[in-house]
Amino acid sequence: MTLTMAMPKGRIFEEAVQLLRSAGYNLPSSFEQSRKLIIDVPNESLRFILAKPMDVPTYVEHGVADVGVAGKDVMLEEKRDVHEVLDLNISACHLAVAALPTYQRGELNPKVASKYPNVASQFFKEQGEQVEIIKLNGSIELAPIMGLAGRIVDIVSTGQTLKENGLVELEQIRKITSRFIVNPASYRMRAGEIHDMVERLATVIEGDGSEDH
Ligand SMILES: Nc1ncnc2c1ncn2[C@@H]1O[C@H](COP(=O)(O)OP(=O)(O)OP(=O)(O)O)[C@@H](O)[C@H]1O
Ligand SMILES: O=P(O)(O)OC[C@H]1O[C@H](OP(=O)(O)OP(=O)(O)O)[C@H](O)[C@@H]1O
Repeated sequence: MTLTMAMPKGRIFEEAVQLLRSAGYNLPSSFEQSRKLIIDVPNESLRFILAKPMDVPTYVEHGVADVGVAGKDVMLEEKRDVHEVLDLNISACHLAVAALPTYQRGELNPKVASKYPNVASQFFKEQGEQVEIIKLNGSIELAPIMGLAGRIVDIVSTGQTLKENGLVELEQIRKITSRFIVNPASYRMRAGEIHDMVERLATVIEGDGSEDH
């Protein structure tokens, strides 16, 4: 029976496809170029659905996909009812708080802009700081420059975006890698196939797997 896998379009996609290929899955060479959102690979009994990275856990939670690949950032933000079974150790980056170098704490209810409102609000709560979160969908670095918010919570990878926009990192919130996630019912009903996939992927994962959950 075909197993449905939700894949994030964009950055993670290529690395995830590469990992699957190294694990021995025979995926057609046209895979990466296609604009199709559903790609069947009958010889591997796999169906791929290509979703927005933030939506992958939603497809998996609802069971329309049995398994999927999602960034830990997305898992923390979305808090979906799925099993996170493997750290794939791909698409590494980190979540951080950043601001203009001139930023000074002190304001009452200071504003923080982020594409990750839940992560940001939990982080500042844990720090005992009351903030107002402003949800943005991208170009987060604009917010401090334009005076929309004093600080941002965003993904940092090379640090180039912060640097080119004159921002500095204040604190690292946590390291991020992509995870292999599984629908709880599929995990029970299709345990054999899913364990097989997890084992195949586990053998080709690079790094020491020391990332905490
Ligand atoms: N430099 C980076 N910036 C953003 N995400 C990164 C970076 N490096 C790795 N990632 C990972 O890639 C995922 C985001 O992928 P991508 O940037 O393609 O999508 P997106 O920006 O969330 O989507 P979209 O811009 O289409 O709304 C994140 O969830 C994160 O885990
Ligand atoms: O540290 P860097 O290597 O520069 O990467 C980090 C940047 O990449 C992401 O933005 P993205 O390119 O996804 O655009 P967005 O602003 O539309 O989210 C992220 O939100 C940062 O802005």
